[in-house]
Parts: sequence; C-alpha cells; structure tokens
Amino acid sequence: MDTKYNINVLKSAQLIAQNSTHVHIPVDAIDRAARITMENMKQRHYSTKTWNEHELQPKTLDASAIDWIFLVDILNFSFWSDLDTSDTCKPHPGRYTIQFHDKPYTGYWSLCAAINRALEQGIPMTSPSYYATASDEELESIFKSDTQEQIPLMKERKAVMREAGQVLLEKFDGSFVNCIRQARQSASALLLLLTQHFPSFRDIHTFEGHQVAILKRAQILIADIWACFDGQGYGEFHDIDTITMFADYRVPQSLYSLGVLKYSHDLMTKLEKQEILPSGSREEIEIRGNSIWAVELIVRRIKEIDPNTNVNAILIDFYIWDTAKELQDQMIVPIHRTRSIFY
Ligand SMILES: Nc1nc2c(c(CN[C@H]3C=C[C@H](O)[C@@H]3O)cn2[C@@H]2O[C@H](COP(=O)(O)O)[C@@H](O)[C@H]2O)c(=O)[nH]1
Repeated sequence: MDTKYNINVLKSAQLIAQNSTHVHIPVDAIDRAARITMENMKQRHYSTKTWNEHELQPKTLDASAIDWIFLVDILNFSFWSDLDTSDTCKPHPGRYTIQFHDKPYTGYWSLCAAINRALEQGIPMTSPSYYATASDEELESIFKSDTQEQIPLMKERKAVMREAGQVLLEKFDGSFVNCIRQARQSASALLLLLTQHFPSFRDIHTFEGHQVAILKRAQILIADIWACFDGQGYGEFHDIDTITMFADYRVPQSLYSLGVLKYSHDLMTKLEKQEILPSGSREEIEIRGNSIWAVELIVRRIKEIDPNTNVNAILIDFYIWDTAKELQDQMIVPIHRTRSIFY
C-alpha cells in the first residue's frame, strides 16, 4: 500500500500562518503589495514566456528540455555561500562560481551553467542513465568551481541524482516524460507521484504535531515545465493554479521588503547574526509557511482588484524571485541560512 503523503501545501501554509509566533503577516500590507506587484508585472509583460528568456534555460520544447528541467530541479537547493556573507550582487571573489561562455554565474544560475557546460563538453549530463551511474569523480568535475569554494552539499547532490536516476530507470522507463504522462495533465497528481516515488522531494515536516507539506522542489519542477512549455504539450495542467509559491530563502527576503512578512526581535537577531536555522526548526518552518500564505493572499487580492488579471502563485513567485535577484543589494533583511536538500 502506497504511503499516503499529505501534499496539501496550501492547507499546511494556512495552519503554519495561524499558529506562528516568530513570523506574522500584517494583512493590511497585502493590498499595497498586490497593487505594486500587479502593476510591475503588467509593465514588464511578465508571463510564462519570461521563463525561456533567461539565457541558460532550455530553448528547444521537446523531451530534452524535460530531462534538463528534471535534473535542475533535483539539484535546485542550497546555493547560499558560507564565504560570501555579504550576499550582494558583487560576490566574494572566492564564492562558488561557474564560468560559462565567459560569464560568471553564482547561486541558482551556477547550477544551470554547470549543467550546460557539461552538455557542451559532450557529457550526456541530463540523461538519467548517466547520472544514475556516473562515478564520484565524473559528477564532482561537472560541478567543479572556478574559485576556492565548492558547491554546497556535493555529497547530497550525488546521492539525490543517483536515487532519482535509478527511480526513473526502474519505474518510468528512463525518462520523466513518462511520469508526466501518468499524471494525465493534473499538477496535483504529478505532485503526488513525485512525493511517492522520489524521496528527495519529500519536503514534509512536523509543526505543532501536524504533518505540514512545503514540497518546494516538487512544485517548482511542475511550474518550470508548465512555464517552459507555456501551458501546452508536456506543460499542460488543468489544475496548475493548485501549485503554490516555492518556499526558498530568496522570496521571503523580498516579501519582507514588500512589508507582508514581519519577524520577531529574536528571529531578526538570529538572521542578522547569520545563525543557522536547522532544517525543520520552528523558525524555518514559520518563514517558509508564512511566505506561501502571504503570496496566496496577494494572489487573492489581485483577483479581487481585477478578476481578468491572468495571474497565479507561480507567476507571482517567479516575478518576485527574478526581481529579488535584480534588487539583491537593496534587501532590508538577510536571507535565512538553512542547509537542506529541500530548497
Ligand atoms: N521561490 C523561488 N525559488 C527559486 C527560484 C529559482 C529560479 N527560478 C528561475 C526559473 C524561472 C524563474 O523566472 C527564475 O528565473 C531558484 N530558486 C531558489 O532560490 C534559491 C537560490 O537563490 P540564489 O542563491 O540567490 O541564486 C534556492 O533556494 C533555489 O532553489 C524561483 O523562481 N522561485
């Protein structure tokens, strides 16, 4: 009998928000945040098409793009640097960096650059049969940095690649395309398949005795496919709006700057001292759960203001994340530092 996992992220987020003590959402700030976000997204014509405009994202809309997105979202976690404590757009020279096409990439983009660099070298990096069985040396050289700092959690990255690659080979005939097919255009069915078959996606925790699902990497995987394929073909999901914001460490920073998250004095002190928040700790879960709930309230408010606005939590999230990268130096709160394979 398959274990029944709680995959109701929105309910989990609401429960966290209603029982938080370190983080809260000043609901009178939601209206202003909704109007600012809506206006800026309109001015920038922000849509699913923006996803493919990023130089490192795949441009061919075929199964190879699915393989690329799947690999990226197995590994889409924990890029913050132990070395670069300033965390600004001008990174510490020793920070983990991948040079690709004569350009330095850090953070999430360093992951994409390392994968694209391997593909250009003729390594079948996105093929599950490759990363399921590649040696330590092969995988380490692919992610080798051009600076002193190496990619965080390399041991865990090798483990999740091998685990996910094996599952694809054994259960889905070697391609994530077959997993998408099994979900029959349902995002929530795909979320359940991911949670049931791929342990590294089980971003599920205990909060006040309840099992709470955050599922950041599983959800962003579905969202990346939906956006890359512009809601067509492999990216067609009739229930895509059930996907929530992705609780990482970058978007909460922006939500705080937007005024829709407030932290207790104790939590703020920990963030300013760059203390580690253990994975699954109360403060970390409160930051992540309230971020999801705040974006949900922003989406609902936008739809009240203008029911014709074509927006969902995914597009709001992508937009906030992209602008957070542009405004990284203007953030008024540091990121929270948790080392985990979940985000
Ligand atoms: N909530 C949310 N989290 C996201 C992304 C993305 C990249 N998505 C791209 C694809 C389409 C979009 O338009 C973006 O261009 C990465 N992350 C997370 O951020 C962290 C990395 O941060 P830094 O160290 O500063 O690079 C890490 O936890 C990573 O998992 C997102 O979109 N939303």
